[in-house]
Amino acid sequence: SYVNTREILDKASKEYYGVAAFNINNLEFLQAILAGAAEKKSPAIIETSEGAIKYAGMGDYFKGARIFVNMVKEFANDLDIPVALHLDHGKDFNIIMACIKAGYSSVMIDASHYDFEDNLRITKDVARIAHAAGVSVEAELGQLAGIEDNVEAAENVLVNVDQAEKFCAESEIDFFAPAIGTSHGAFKFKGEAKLDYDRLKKVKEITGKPLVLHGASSVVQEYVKIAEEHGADFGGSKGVPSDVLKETVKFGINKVNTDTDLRIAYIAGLREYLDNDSKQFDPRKYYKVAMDYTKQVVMDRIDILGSAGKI
Ligand SMILES: O=C(COP(=O)(O)O)N(O)CCCOP(=O)(O)O
Ligand SMILES: [Zn+2]
Repeated sequence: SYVNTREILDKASKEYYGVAAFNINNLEFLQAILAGAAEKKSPAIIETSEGAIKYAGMGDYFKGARIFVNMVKEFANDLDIPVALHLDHGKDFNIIMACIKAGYSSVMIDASHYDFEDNLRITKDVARIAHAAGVSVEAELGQLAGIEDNVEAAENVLVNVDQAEKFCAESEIDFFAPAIGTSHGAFKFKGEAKLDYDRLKKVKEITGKPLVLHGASSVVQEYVKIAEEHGADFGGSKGVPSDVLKETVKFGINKVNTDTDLRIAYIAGLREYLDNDSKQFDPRKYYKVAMDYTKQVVMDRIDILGSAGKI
């Protein structure tokens, strides 16, 4: 069934397990994600960035938002698991409104690149409007290093715990993303993967809200290897190790943003297939291994986060 994201995350927050939020840009990733989540009897949060919405709508983001709502609802209505659709890293007010109008379960207002007062003001505005339309809201404090959309954040800015308290109290958001040392993409750490558990524990204690981990992909080396055996160059790639991920769930992370892991599994399967079958040109065939590997990563992630059977 198609649900509001709060329904999934309030339960996860109460029972201290994680629910992966999987990014999609097309039909094939959605099919692989829902097949994996259904097999694991796990709730599923599907999320799309502004880039994904522009991509699907060929530049028309109202169309893109409607395409994703219709695709997700078509599948969700026939599934026994709760499925939500979330706007990831909403920065453009018009795209946020397009998603609310199209029927998204929740939206992220990402004003984390503004100073605290502006972030709070913008977030309050969006929360008021989204809630009036029955849509739940995510917001972020602190910054992840690396390219976030087209905004280059030089280095990590970790969440300030006192600011988090004021932010969550005054902005009325439903779930909160504290930056604790992760970054987007496949090259998250030069050395050891260290996250600030202490800040995370304090933020959970003070806000009591469902929390979100951005940049949470583990960059599974099994699929990196397959991709590299078939021509990819992902040297130096490193993600959040699964034991570290489990620690963050133990300390209160409930929504676990996962995009890179799906992308690597998919490209590994696609490269492997194309190397092994020079005669094939049916996309229902040459995407199959890519989708199988992506489904496998989805199911492994669900096992690590503990959301299997939580429906
Ligand atoms: O936190 C994450 C994913 O983190 P990951 O890279 O560790 O999977 N996300 O919000 C996904 C961001 C995807 O944005 P874009 O479509 O512009 O590339
Ligand atoms: Zn993110």
